[in-house]
Amino acid sequence: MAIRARRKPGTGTVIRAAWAVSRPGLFAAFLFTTVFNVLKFALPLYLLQVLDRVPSSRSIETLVMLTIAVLIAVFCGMLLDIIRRRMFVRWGNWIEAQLAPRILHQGLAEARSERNEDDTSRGLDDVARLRTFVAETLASWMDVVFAPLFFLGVFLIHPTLGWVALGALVPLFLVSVAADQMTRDQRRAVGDAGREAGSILTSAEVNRESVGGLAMANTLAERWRGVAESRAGERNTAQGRDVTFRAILRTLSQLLRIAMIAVGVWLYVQGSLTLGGIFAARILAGFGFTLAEKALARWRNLREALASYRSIRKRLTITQTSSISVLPNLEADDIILDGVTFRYPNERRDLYRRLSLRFGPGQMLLISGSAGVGKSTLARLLVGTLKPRDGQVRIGDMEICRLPPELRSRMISYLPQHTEIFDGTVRENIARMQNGDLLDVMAAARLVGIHDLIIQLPEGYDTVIGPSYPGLSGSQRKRIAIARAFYGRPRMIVMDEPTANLDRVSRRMLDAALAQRKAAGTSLVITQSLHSERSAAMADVTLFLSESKHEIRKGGGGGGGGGGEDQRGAVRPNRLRRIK
Ligand SMILES: Nc1ncnc2c1ncn2[C@@H]1O[C@H](COP(=O)(O)OP(=O)(O)OP(=O)(O)O)[C@@H](O)[C@H]1O
Repeated sequence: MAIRARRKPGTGTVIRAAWAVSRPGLFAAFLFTTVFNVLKFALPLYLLQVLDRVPSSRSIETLVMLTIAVLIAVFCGMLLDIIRRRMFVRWGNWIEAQLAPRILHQGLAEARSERNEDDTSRGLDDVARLRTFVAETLASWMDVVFAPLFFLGVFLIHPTLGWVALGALVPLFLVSVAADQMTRDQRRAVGDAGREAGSILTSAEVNRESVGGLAMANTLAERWRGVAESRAGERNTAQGRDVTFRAILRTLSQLLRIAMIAVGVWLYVQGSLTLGGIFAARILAGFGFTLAEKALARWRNLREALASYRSIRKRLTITQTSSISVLPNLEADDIILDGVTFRYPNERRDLYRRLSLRFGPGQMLLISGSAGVGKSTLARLLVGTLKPRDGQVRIGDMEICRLPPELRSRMISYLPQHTEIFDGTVRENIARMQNGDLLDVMAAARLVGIHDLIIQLPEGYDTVIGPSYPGLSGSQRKRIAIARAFYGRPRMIVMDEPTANLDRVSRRMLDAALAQRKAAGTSLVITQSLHSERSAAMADVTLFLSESKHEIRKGGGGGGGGGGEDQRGAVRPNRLRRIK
């Protein structure tokens, strides 16, 4: 019976831990915000006192004392504002530092069939949006909580002025909602065009060599310009409307100030308000109105930040790294394909149906077949980056795709069909981007015969290479990638077309390395589209994939000298193969 890895029960732990750590800081920031907003009352109070008391008492001493007090309050307010905003900036960066690596790790480690390709970058965008919101706008949103306090202040000075100030919020609200509605579609279209143009640029950069070699730069630049300009009309409309609405909002704010003065003076003439009261009420109403205006203008911003937060929480909750309750000894277990059915999302055809086979430690599975029959896909199923639609790919009783990523990377190594060199030193590239033990790195390099080449590089194993490093040929890059697959003595090595792009000497070295690992008990999986005598001679099980049927043979199979005896005959898709 298969032991399945189970999900961690404490879902959302990362988010919860982040909240727990952040709580004291958030509380302090809120406290500072409260004091900052209360200090804003200093100016209206100052006006009330100065305009109503000083002229009648003619006391310069009172004026000086009041002025000193209000200046102290203003400076304290400024200090608190700086402190809390810096706290939010640091908090935003801290949030990003906590969440981004987890999202990246999860996105890269996860089975590719579960998520689409750009899902990880969308997750990172969510984190960046959350960071920007916290660092740049959260302080203003906390201030909004205090807007009612300022309107209350106006009511306390005179209820009629309070109603005037509140009444101004109605057109403010209507104009802001109209601005949002009337620019939404255009903004979305402009955003889509920006992303499309960005992806043209990214793919051109990634395929720089083809772009240069095939003189495609002009065509791609034209396409980029075409996409970027395709939404110029919408952008003009959106920006034009934006400018108009902003002018209307500015005018509304001026109208409020005029109304406050006019009504205030009328109340003054009636004898129910003092001169100081007029100015104090006008300033308080201005504070409240500005906060409401900011809240409405940044409403979208808040909505997007909340959506990003929810998406991050869901992502980190659903796919917390799997854990397993028992870790059996997997060294002596067979690798088993048990009734595996697979098809890519959005495809109508199964690539394999109920495919079953097994091979043990020190044995080699050769996957053979023409282009496009599913050799690479089966290699990805074997390393666990893809999940079968039905059935299981196991090592003993453990489903490979459910192994915790750290354990999986220790036990299984993989050479993909397309050679990948990462930005980093040769040593890091061989040690899977870790600071691996140099002796192990050198052992892997020696095994595939590239040690002599590496020590001739400018900095030997510490030479920084990358996808565009000019000092390595295609074959040399491939051998570094092969050394990476051999590094660390994995339990199973899966190589997708390892001999492609290799010269004869390198092929011989690879064969010798494979034979050595095989003798040491490593399970090997090799895919090939062209028949190779050497691989066939080494294979213990051969799987011939084709469009119509799959055939499994013991040994290297026929087709020119592998000499394998037919083990199970043809396996047509749809027929269940029993596994003992
Ligand atoms: N990510 C994907 N989404 C949808 N279909 C895919 C994906 N990757 C591969 N395919 C399709 O699955 C089929 C098998 O592809 P795969 O790369 O496994 O074949 P292969 O035998 O390794 O081919 P080759 O020898 O040319 O590398 C092909 O028809 C391919 O178009």
